[in-house]
Amino acid sequence: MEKKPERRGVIDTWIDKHRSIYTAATRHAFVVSIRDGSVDLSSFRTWLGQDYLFVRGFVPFVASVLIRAGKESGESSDMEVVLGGMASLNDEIEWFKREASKWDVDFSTVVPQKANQEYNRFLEALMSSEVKYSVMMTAFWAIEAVYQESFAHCLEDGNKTPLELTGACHRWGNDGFKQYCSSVKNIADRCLETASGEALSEAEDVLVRVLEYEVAFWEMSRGGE
Ligand SMILES: Cc1ncc(CN)c(N)n1
Repeated sequence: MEKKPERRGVIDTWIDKHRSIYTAATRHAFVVSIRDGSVDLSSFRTWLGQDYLFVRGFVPFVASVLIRAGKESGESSDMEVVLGGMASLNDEIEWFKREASKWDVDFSTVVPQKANQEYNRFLEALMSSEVKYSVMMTAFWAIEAVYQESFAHCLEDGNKTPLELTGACHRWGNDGFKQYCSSVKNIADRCLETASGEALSEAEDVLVRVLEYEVAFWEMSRGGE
């Protein structure tokens, strides 16, 4: 059966409008270096430690999205989608711990770098009850989508991704995660369809800021502060 083409929503128009920062976040030199096999393993270890800390801060954010989904999504199944994301974060944390012993990274000694701290502060601000549900959902989608697009790229045809890094790439680059990101995007687009002008402009701003934070996060892996 022929697949129905996905309808273009507000998010797609924003991706087009902010294409250069979107590409910077999803095709960063660190990710490209994984894909072409030239990755510096000390960068990978830095990313691993910093991302573990990031994920520990991301869990409360997703929990707050879950609470808002329960209150604000009406008949729709937003809660189930976000709950699925929570479950995959649980696996993610266990995966990070296994990788830490594989790569000899001691998480108890990892100190969050500036880019990580700033990203975490941004997430904390988004947890406020003042932040509109559509704005939170847009941020949530962007955060997950950057990892999905980046790591899927490392698995596309022609990749030279080192075997020992394919686990990380499959974690976010697999089809199930892609499907989950598409469900989050549909939720965000649905909320944005009926959002006020003010909410739309806040959501667009938050989307761009997430992309900027993601770029800074990759930069940190390469030794930037
Ligand atoms: C920085 C960052 N952004 C997104 C993800 C995907 N949950 C992550 N693990 N780390």
